[in-house]
Amino acid sequence: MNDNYVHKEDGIVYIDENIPGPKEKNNEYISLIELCNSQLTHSCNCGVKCEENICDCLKISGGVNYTSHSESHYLKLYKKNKNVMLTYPIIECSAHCKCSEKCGNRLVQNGPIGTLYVTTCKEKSIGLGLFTNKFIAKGTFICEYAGEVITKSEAIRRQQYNENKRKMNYIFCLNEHVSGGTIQIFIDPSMFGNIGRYINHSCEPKSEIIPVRVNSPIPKLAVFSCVDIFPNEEITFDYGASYLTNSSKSQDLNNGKTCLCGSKICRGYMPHNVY
Ligand SMILES: C[S@@+](CC[C@H](N)C(=O)[O-])C[C@H]1O[C@@H](n2cnc3c(N)ncnc32)[C@H](O)[C@@H]1O
Repeated sequence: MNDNYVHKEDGIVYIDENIPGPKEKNNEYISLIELCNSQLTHSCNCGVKCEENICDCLKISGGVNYTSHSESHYLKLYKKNKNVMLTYPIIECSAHCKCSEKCGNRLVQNGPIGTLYVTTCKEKSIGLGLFTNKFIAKGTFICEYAGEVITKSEAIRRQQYNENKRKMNYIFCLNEHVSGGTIQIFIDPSMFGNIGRYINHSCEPKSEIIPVRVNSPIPKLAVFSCVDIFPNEEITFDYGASYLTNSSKSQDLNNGKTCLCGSKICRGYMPHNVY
């Protein structure tokens, strides 16, 4: 992982990958740690290049995950020129595979792009935001949204604390709809996090979160641009993207916090996690 970013504020620990949250004395925590310590069982026996219908990792992912043009990799699904709807999980090749480290199915594991910077937003009450100093083409991997992987009880406790203290909320709830139900993963980069923790919400977002797995059942929350992003534009995602979270878009289920994204299609309120 090549990640040279640092936090400018004191009190936040920079981590380049998810870490397990603080110890709890309950079965929920034991299950979470078991999941954190387990590995995916698949691997491939490919040579240098992994190819569709041959590579065992790509077969699980339903085909080629990424396409490459010269030196850059793009999420293949964006070729369809619409927002991503995932049918298969995206699983990258890993250390257990026989293929080369340059096989083409390794992207998110290599770390964020190098053009990101953090600065105060024009709308000062939003606080800091994440920006790029160079053009980012649609479908490009930008960075991970990495933080502590916490239990649902801890997420509820932290969210209530943040609301009571009127603090910013960084908890991302990923809902993956699988046969037999929904799997929820809670990531909180408020105290331990990477550069992704500065991404603000927009009702007209420039990026989307796509779960990507690298040798672990716990997905990495990978941020991909969903439109072209120009130099000095802010990178945002929709905190309430319905296919990933159950954050409410309706006014009566929001937490009353006004959205300041400034878009013409702004919904007016910040999406609110309803676990
Ligand atoms: C994940 S943090 C984003 C980084 C944060 N702005 C900072 O300064 O560290 C999420 C918090 O940023 C603020 N925020 C993000 N998007 C916003 C928006 N569109 N309107 C108002 N506040 C926003 C809210 O306080 C929210 O709880």
